[in-house]
Amino acid sequence: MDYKIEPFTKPACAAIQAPGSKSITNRALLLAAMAGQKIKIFNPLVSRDSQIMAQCLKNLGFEIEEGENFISVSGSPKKSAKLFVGNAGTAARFLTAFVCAIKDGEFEFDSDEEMYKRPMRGLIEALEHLGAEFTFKKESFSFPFSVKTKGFSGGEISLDATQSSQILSAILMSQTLASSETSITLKGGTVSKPFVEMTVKMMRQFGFEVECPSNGKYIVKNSKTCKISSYTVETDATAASYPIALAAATSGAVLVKNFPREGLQGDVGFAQVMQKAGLVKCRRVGNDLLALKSEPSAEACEFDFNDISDTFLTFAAIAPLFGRTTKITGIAHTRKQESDRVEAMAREISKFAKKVEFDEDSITIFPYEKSELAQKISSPVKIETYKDHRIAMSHGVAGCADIFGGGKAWIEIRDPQCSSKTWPDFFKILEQSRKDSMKFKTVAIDGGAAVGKSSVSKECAKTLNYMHVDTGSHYRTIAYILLDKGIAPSLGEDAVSQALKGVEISTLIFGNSARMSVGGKEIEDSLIRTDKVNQNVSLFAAMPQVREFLKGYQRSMEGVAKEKNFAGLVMEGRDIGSVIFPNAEIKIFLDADEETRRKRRANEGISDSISKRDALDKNRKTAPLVRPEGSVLIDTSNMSKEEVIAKTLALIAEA
Ligand SMILES: Nc1ncnc2c1ncn2[C@@H]1O[C@H](COP(=O)(O)OP(=O)(O)OP(=O)(O)O)[C@@H](O)[C@H]1O
Ligand SMILES: Nc1ccn([C@@H]2O[C@H](COP(=O)(O)O)[C@@H](O)[C@H]2O)c(=O)n1
Repeated sequence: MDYKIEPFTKPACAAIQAPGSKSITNRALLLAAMAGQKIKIFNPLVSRDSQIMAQCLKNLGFEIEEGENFISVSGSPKKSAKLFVGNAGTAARFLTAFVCAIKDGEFEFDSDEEMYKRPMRGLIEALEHLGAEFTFKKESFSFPFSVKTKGFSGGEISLDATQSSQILSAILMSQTLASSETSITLKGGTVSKPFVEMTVKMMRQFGFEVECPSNGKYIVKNSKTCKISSYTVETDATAASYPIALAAATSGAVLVKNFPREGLQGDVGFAQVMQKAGLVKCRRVGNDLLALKSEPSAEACEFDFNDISDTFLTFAAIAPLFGRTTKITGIAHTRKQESDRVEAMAREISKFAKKVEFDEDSITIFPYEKSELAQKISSPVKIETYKDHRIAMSHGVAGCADIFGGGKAWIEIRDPQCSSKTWPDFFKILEQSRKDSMKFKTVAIDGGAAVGKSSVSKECAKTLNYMHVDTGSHYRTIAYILLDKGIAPSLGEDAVSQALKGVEISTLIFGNSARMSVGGKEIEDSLIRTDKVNQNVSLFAAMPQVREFLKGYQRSMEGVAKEKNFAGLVMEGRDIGSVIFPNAEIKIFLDADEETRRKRRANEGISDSISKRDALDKNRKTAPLVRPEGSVLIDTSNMSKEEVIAKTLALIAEA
């Protein structure tokens, strides 16, 4: 079945939870099987690869219990079993090594045809050296095969893991079961080192002893005891590359929920590469990562993806969208993964790039000029996926860019179900994010003077293409007009009421900001931010006649934003969440201590009666300054502007 990707006609504004890590889930399942006691694994990835692993463990005689967001493993292995590993590299390598630790066993292995071609030789040679006897049914050192096993007694191994780091990971974990210490020396290094580091760290988390005394040397102790009874799997950092890239492809903001911290998964480094490439800005917001659009330079870029090679496909697939040459190196080993990824990506990307070149270890993408992309490609571009989940998902993200305008679909993914290897509902989530981003949201931002309302509102509006309305400027404009007419607040409400009758207001749009004009003319900032206005504005703003005069106008701004095709509305003031839009999708109340606010104003060289204005605003009878019901309070006293903006954008993305 082919799947048409619906482009985002508005900047992405969504929160996405990527699934648990495949690599961590399958390591945790194996380590749990080695633990000798029941281990409960929380937040596992439920996908074809992890189900293959779990099924193999069941076939081996382990008890596997699957519940809401957990899998538990208990029991011990039988001496014979038939195991089918599909095209799951981790199951293939880890289980082949694991069964060899069982004394006097006999096991039969088969796999998908794709696995027949994937590298196993280095692993099998090492296992033969340790006493296992393999019989190959087709090609030597390849699936399918049977193996007679004798257990491990430790000693020295010289290991060739040059073609896959999983070979080293498999040996490391399995040697925990040897009757004495095993010393492993690598012949010629390995690829994707962060995955080996992940294995070592996870073995230690389980309480198994492993040492790395020097480069290319490992010592695994015979660890009899496992220290834990439960384990929580982190969000998959490789899968998180897709939502990060989505922010770049759609020029929007995507909140990646529970983004892992640096530690187990090397692929968290993708976020930094995307930042260096100028494609996104990334901000930590608590446990989450906010990826924001950025302006990439037009200069060609080159990045070495050796350490984060699973994410090179994400980077490559979106490269044609940015009009500059992109070279990716360090990816030779990915030619023997789920597909020949270098060649496959070159073939597919060339369908929407001017030219794509590749060699053994690299791919270079020469895009069309941004302005000519839509005319140059013949739509729809049909993407073959070679049963490779990452080819499907990376092109899915590229297809979210609205290159034709008006949401015309231009990428069709063949066999999208292959994404189930690591993210079963990926395309459903992508479509849900598009729908979420289409939702018109009204954001109410309230707070006292100089808490940062304008700085935050303007930046959020710019990032999301929302319309920004500063209602403080409305009150200032009215104050200026009245003062200009010689009406001081002391003249009383009737005089003000009378004077307002002749005031005609309308709206002018400048970029993302809607400005209130009087008699069709803009009243400049320099006129409404004077000392005189500062001293009088809150006195006028306390009058019910003035508030009533502006209420209907301010409420009409939602309609204006929709009519002008903005993706949403950010309105700032003192009563937006409490009076103007009490049902706003997002209500935020900004606060900061008085000293901080006074300093901020002083830095601007402005003298402002902050505390006097705040007191008048809080104590007036009509629409006083209050924290609106249901609003999120952000105390900005010790936060940078960027942090407050990121927190606010995260709240909008999640609403
Ligand atoms: N988190 C922050 N950290 C440091 N400075 C900030 C922060 N937020 C805003 N500022 C600075 O404080 C000053 C006041 O901010 P801003 O004008 O956004 O406040 P405001 O709430 O809109 O004020 P007012 O209601 O009086 O118009 C500006 O100079 C701004 O750059
Ligand atoms: N919704 C609002 C917005 C503003 N005011 C009054 O206007 C004054 C100036 O606002 P700034 O945001 O430019 O500082 C403010 O002190 C309030 O008196 C209001 O009442 N309601």
